[in-house]
Amino acid sequence: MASILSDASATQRVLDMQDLFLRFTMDSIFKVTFGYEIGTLKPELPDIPFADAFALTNEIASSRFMNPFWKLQRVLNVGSEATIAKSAKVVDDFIYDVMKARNAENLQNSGQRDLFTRFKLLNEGGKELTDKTLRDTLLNFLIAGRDSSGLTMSWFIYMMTLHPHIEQKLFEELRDLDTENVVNGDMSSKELPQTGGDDYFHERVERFSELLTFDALLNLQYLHACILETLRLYPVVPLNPKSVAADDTLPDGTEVKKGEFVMYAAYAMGRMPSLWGPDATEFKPERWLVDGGVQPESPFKFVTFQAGPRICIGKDSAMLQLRIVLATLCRFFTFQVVPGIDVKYRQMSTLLLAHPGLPVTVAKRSLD
Ligand code: HEM
Repeated sequence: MASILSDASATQRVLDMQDLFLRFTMDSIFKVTFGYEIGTLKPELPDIPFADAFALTNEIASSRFMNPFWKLQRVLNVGSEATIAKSAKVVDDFIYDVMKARNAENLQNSGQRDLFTRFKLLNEGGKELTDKTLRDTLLNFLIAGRDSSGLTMSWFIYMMTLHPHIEQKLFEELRDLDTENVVNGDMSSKELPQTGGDDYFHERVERFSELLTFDALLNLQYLHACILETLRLYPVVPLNPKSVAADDTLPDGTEVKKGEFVMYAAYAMGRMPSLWGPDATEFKPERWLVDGGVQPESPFKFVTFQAGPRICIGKDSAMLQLRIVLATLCRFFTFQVVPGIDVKYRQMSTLLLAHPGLPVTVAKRSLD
């Protein structure tokens, strides 16, 4: 990712950050789930039929909520249902091929820690998961872990472009960490390439990313506050519907009947003055900070990850990934939305940036 941005900065090439982030999170979640490098973020940004079919299948599946005729279309195999049948087959064929290749490996001694290997080994000697169950379980992680993080990263960068003083303050936090360790600390004793060139820049990015240990990331409180503030205003699951399994009474006395839908709207809740104060719609990372440290909110108020027993299972890994990626990018680059582009949201089951995504030009930050 850093090399693509660095090349684009030299030529002032416009990049769609949403596309880049979704490629990045696809590669990373695919590796975590199936233990396989899919490579959508290679420098030439290849079109990978599986990745395209995966995105299309997700999109059509989400649009079923708004299409009362989808079941009829499916029976007749016409329109978007004919398309989804084809794209889902591309997804299935690819996943089964990957699983076949992985099944042929000696997983017991592979030392791999991806979810495919873990699920397989978990069931060794017991009742094995069928390939279909394993496919469904792992695809669930892929669906839950790709758009969510990729879109949050996109909204975060958009927020930085709108609030240069916040971008600068974040940069200073990151630069201090860099200066303390890479420039003045132990890491400076290793020889760096000649200053100024691409090699020097890439080595500095590399060294900075090595600094981002779990503990170091926890100390980046302003970064954390900026991420939480993005998640508050742009929750990637903006509406979360649940169907009622049995007649019940909610804590406030509202009666719900079996078969009805109950929905909470994280997007609206993140903007309610009654919850967040009169400046609820403003992007203000400071609202999370008390004496320079992030003050956590109840998950029943900050509902972006849901709350209670169904809280997002990937929350901690998502927060870690967001911190690593955004710290690196905001230390070394600054972003500007292409003038004249009106960034809007588009709501499918997730909160996307509408076409043309997030087109930006990017410039390198000073390394001093
Ligand atoms: C910014 C990032 C993320 C946000 C805002 C987010 C949010 C959510 C929300 C709101 C739910 C719905 C819970 C429910 O209503 O049942 C959920 C479920 C889930 N999330 Fe996340 N998530 C994020 C990242 C991730 C990542 C990176 C992973 C995987 C490593 C992941 C894995 C899951 C899984 C497996 C579920 C359960 C799906 C199910 O019940 O079928 N999430 N997430």
